[in-house]
Amino acid sequence: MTVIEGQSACQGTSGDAENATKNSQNDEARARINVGWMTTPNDVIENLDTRVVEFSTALGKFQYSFVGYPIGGVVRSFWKYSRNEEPPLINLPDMQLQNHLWETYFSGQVSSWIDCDSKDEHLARLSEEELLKELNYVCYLGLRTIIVELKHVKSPRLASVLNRWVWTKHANFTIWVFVPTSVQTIGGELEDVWSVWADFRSQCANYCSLKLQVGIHITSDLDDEFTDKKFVDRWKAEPVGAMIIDSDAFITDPVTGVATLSQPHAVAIRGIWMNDSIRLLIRDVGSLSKHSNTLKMEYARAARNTVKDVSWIRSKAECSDYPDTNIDYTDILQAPLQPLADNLDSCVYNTFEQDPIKYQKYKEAVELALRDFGESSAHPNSVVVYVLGAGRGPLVSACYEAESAYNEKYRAKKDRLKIKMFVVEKNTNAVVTLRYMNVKAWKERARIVESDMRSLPQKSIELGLDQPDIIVSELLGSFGDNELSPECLDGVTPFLKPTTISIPQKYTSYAAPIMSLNMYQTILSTSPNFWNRGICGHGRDGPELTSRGSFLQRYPQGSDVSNLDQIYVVYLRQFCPLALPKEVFSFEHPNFENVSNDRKALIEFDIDRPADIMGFAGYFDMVLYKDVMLSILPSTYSKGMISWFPAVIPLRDLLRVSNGDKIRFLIERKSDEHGVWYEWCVERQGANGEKEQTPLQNQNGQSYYMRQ
Ligand SMILES: C[S@@+](CC[C@H](N)C(=O)[O-])C[C@H]1O[C@@H](n2cnc3c(N)ncnc32)[C@H](O)[C@@H]1O
Repeated sequence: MTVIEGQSACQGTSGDAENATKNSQNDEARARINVGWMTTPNDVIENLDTRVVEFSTALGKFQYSFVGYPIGGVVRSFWKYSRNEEPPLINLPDMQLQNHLWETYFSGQVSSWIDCDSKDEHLARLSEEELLKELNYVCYLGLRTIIVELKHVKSPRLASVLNRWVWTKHANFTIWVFVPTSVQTIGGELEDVWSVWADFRSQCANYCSLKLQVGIHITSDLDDEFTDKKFVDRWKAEPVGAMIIDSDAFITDPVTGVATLSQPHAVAIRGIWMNDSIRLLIRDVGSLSKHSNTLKMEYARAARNTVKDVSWIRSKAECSDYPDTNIDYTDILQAPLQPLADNLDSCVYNTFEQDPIKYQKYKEAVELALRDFGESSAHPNSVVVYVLGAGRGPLVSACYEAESAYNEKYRAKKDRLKIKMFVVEKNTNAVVTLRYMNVKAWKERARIVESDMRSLPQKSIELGLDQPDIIVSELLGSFGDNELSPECLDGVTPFLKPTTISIPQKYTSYAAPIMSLNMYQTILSTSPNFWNRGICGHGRDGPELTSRGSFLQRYPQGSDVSNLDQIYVVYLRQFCPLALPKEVFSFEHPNFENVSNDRKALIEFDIDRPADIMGFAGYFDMVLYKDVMLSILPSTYSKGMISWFPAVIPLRDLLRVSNGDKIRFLIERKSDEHGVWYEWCVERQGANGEKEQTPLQNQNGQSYYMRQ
């Protein structure tokens, strides 16, 4: 048997006609979903450790695409520990397979007797030493993944060995740390399996989830946390790399021989399945499959069948909210725009303008406002409309469309209501487009005013501008006021009539606590590379000229802290919301009373499960006019709208919470003459009344400052 044959065998060939038919039906799922076979003592035949090609070839025939195999060989792995004996040496010769075949088809199992946290100190010590040998051998073989099964609820010594390893070695493999679906299996009672994993990864300082992942071992017993969706959803916030399914979780029809997973097991697996890169491993816990190759094949088929459509169904559901959104945006951090401080480019405006919902809703709102104006005004044939912050002009077009729709419905031909249009924009580049649009699309009916809207009260005197009846603007970010809409619109207020209608009339931000290890790690790892160190960050201080003549953005608080003290925009996918969003700040326009835009909110959430809070998802909704609304809140989402993804407001560290805790999110909106910033922290109150407070973030706008 050559290695080349081994490779083709691992990919699988059908044995007989019946199998060939089944295989063809499952070809597509087979290519996409990797199912492996976990080697157990049942598989041991003579000299298996030097016959792995034969072993994997046979598994390939039964539709397995990889194999979990002991790192040191089966003789060593299934050795029975005895204080008076040395464990068998590692003896899995590399020459049996070409290197790339080890990488692709083999996942290394740590020897089953290794137990670094055993109460037997001799075994614990021996295990620490021998585990290191196995980790070294994994590197030698070039395996890409290893399987470590937790044997206890708390495994500090195992964590310590792995933690030192992952942080200090150049290792090119991923560790799957397996936890079982019943905590009793590892000697626990009241503990929660998710907490067992979360404690373990915390002991590894939450190491990068490309290299340290959780595996779920699906045993025949499922604790409640694997059947209740609320608890299961937490795994969406964790890096699940693999699942082991015990053979006794399958039900086999005695007549047809067809295997399926029991309903609760299938539901749990589907609930955890985030994407098709998760690997499945079947473990024979009886000895049935030893004698029945058909059954072996059935397990692989049934496992694939269980998950093959989950990702597709999920992405279809997501697409119904964001129909034209490129899925590549998921979980990617974006810096919130600052259209007041920066000039947006044509491409960004073009992206805004693809939104099929936003401008339609503005058109409806303007039409409704025209109707109210038409009924109440003393001069009902002319209405002065200002579009403030017009960009390339889509809201101007929406206003003209609203004018036509209103006249069509409510006015006779000779009695048309005409908009006298003023278009205000401070981005001198976008003004080029506005002038062009005025000629090409608006029949030169609009007057383009290149100006910061806050100068309008002054400019109106110089230029003799009419006072507005309606002002239309869209200056909102993912967290509502974070593009400084309140400051911009307040700047216009002295120029308004007491009757001026503002579209929008009101907007409100919301926040909900979320879990997401991925988001936390992604934020931590976004420090700029050498050449980008002079690019202006979002903090209060700008870049400085260094002695070598280059520029450098300094972060007095350190770049890790600075990364976590920012607000981001993210199309969130690998996350779990822990409560429904609650209101944070509201703003109403026109703000004739000149109410301050500084705000302070204390929002309390009840926690109903153990979790690690990484921060808050931020949303907003806005009342454009009367009942015409736009919203990015999940419960009232304006379906099809693509202009805004949620905001993410991180905490500096993951905050562990328990069922029955209360958390209080304290967030302040502060300002000075140059800009606006948020400061935030969280107080956790445990069920027994004990309190802890997280550090105050972004103090004085050090890391995230919105210039005005
Ligand atoms: C979010 S964009 C919206 C553009 C356009 N109205 C649309 O809906 O596609 C906000 C626009 O307001 C402009 N803007 C922001 N603050 C402004 C200010 N104080 N005065 C004038 N224009 C401003 C920006 O340059 C940008 O073009």
